[in-house]
Amino acid sequence: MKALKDILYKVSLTSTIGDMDVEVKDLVFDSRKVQAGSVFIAVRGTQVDGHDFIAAALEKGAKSIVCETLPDQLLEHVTYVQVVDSSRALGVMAANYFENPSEKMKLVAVTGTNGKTSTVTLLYQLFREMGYNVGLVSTVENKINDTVIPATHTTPDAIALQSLLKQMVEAGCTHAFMEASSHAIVQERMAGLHLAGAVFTNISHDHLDYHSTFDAYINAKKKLFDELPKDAFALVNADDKRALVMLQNCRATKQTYALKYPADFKAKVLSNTIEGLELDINNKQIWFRMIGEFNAYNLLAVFGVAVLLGEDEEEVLMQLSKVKGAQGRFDRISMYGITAIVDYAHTPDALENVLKTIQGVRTGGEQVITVVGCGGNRDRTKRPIMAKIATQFSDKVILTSDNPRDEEPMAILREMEAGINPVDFKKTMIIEDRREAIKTAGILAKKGDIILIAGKGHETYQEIKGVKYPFDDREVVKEVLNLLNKN
Ligand SMILES: CC(=O)N[C@H]1[C@@H](OP(=O)(O)OP(=O)(O)OC[C@H]2O[C@@H](n3ccc(=O)[nH]c3=O)[C@H](O)[C@@H]2O)O[C@H](CO)[C@@H](O)[C@@H]1O[C@H](C)C(=O)N[C@@H](C)C(=O)N[C@H](CCC(=O)O)C(=O)O
Ligand SMILES: Nc1ncnc2c1ncn2[C@@H]1O[C@H](COP(=O)(O)OP(=O)(O)OP(=O)(O)O)[C@@H](O)[C@H]1O
Ligand SMILES: N[C@H](CCC[C@H](N)C(=O)O)C(=O)O
Ligand SMILES: [Mg+2]
Repeated sequence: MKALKDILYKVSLTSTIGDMDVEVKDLVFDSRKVQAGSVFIAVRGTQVDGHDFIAAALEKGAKSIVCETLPDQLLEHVTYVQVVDSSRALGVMAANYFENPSEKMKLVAVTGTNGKTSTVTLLYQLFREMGYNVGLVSTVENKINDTVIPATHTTPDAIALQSLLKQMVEAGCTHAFMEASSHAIVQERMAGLHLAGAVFTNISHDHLDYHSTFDAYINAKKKLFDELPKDAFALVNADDKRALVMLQNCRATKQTYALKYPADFKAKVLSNTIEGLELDINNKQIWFRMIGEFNAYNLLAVFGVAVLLGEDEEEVLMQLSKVKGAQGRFDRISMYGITAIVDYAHTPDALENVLKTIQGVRTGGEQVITVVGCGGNRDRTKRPIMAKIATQFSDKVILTSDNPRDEEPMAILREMEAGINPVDFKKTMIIEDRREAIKTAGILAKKGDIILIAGKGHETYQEIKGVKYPFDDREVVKEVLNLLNKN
């Protein structure tokens, strides 16, 4: 039996009313999921205020309520716990409820605008190669050793996260690697975690719809480092100009990695081709299957984490050269002499990196044809910028739909188009239907050409007006090229 008072360990309380020994059957933050004996935690959200659902939760049988503001009318036989911050209380309570799984293994969180999934996936693969039982929490999928658990978020809500970590511990995982999205940090989905370390990859334009200002977005990432315990490490990319800001109020051991600036972990790119990367790390030359300078950063961060977790440098480099990277990140499909690259680049910075990487590995007069869109119900300000970048670094651009969600697809495309220089109009087309857009790229492509399909990477659906239709860029481009059967 779990008593309420035990689950509230380390939660900042304002007041309590009622029996603190009451049994907790489960923790719930959505009144619709309450069962008899649940504790309902009322959280203020972006759409509604969970406090408005306290009565509904009680009607469904909640025995205790955790909230910031007490309801006007208090019921007998119900325990009310008033807390300073409900979201934070939820995180800490979830950790206690699932018996603090993060304290039973080495958990490392990776934050940054780009490179989180890539870095945690590489870490997961590396530690599996080195023989450990490992957990993964990522945008693409969650994993407990080789068992895949579908992911709904980049960072799950506190209850889902702690429950997943507990299952990892039960499966014998000694290490786990997770993405920390800025939404999750602000919403305290990670409160109550014990981290062995955290990594900052970079910060650039994204999610300004949610965080409002770039400073608020930076502060969201910084909060992860402010809250690290003293015995953890904080590993930051010293080539990013916000790296030191991340460390300003950090108590953990501060470590840096960089290709350009002086750092604790340094690498040099010796060669960068369509086949892979050759890096010099600590005076050792290593060949990796991944492409592009940004992957040099990801690989170096992974090397740094492994060493900081106590692994042998030589062994790490040897095993690291075998890893493949994450799905939908620079996925290459070569057919009929045409190279299609499917990449999850959905921010201006990522798109520019991918296109510069492609420019860097071009060998001759081949064309680069880019198919790209921007998601609906997301940061609108990145739309014109991404379209402009696409035209700057491509010979032809087809603007198309990403996940329009609840927005009008053509309205998103018009906002993208507004960023394009008039001289580049002649190389740009707008084709709302993504399949048609990919098909058109296939028709335009000649032998040797490169088609970049950006924005959706591993996603296997396209969300239009609340419906998720099956759609996989990798499958569609294969179908299209087979259909065209280019000779
Ligand atoms: C904007 C955002 O992050 N929203 C997340 C947030 O929901 P919210 O704050 O809007 O919730 P709300 O609808 O206002 O409801 C407030 C509270 O009332 C409760 N409620 C509501 C209705 C009701 O009848 N009864 C009830 O109790 C809700 O359960 C909730 O506790 O908290 C929910 C529970 O944790 C999340 O599922 C939800 O993610 C939505 C679906 C989402 O799309 N989030 C995206 C933007 C996101 O989090 N993305 C990041 C990655 C971004 C990136 O780096 O690329 C991620 O980590 O996945
Ligand atoms: N270190 C990096 N720096 C800049 N761009 C990167 C880096 N690593 C990957 N990218 C690019 O950014 C895209 C997204 O990478 P990844 O999925 O690893 O990032 P993420 O931070 O997990 O994104 P999300 O916020 O959506 O979870 C990749 O498809 C690639 O184009
Ligand atoms: N984690 C990101 C993914 C964006 C992927 C892109 N395909 C889109 O749908 O906008 C988000 O939810 O903003
Ligand atoms: Mg991710």
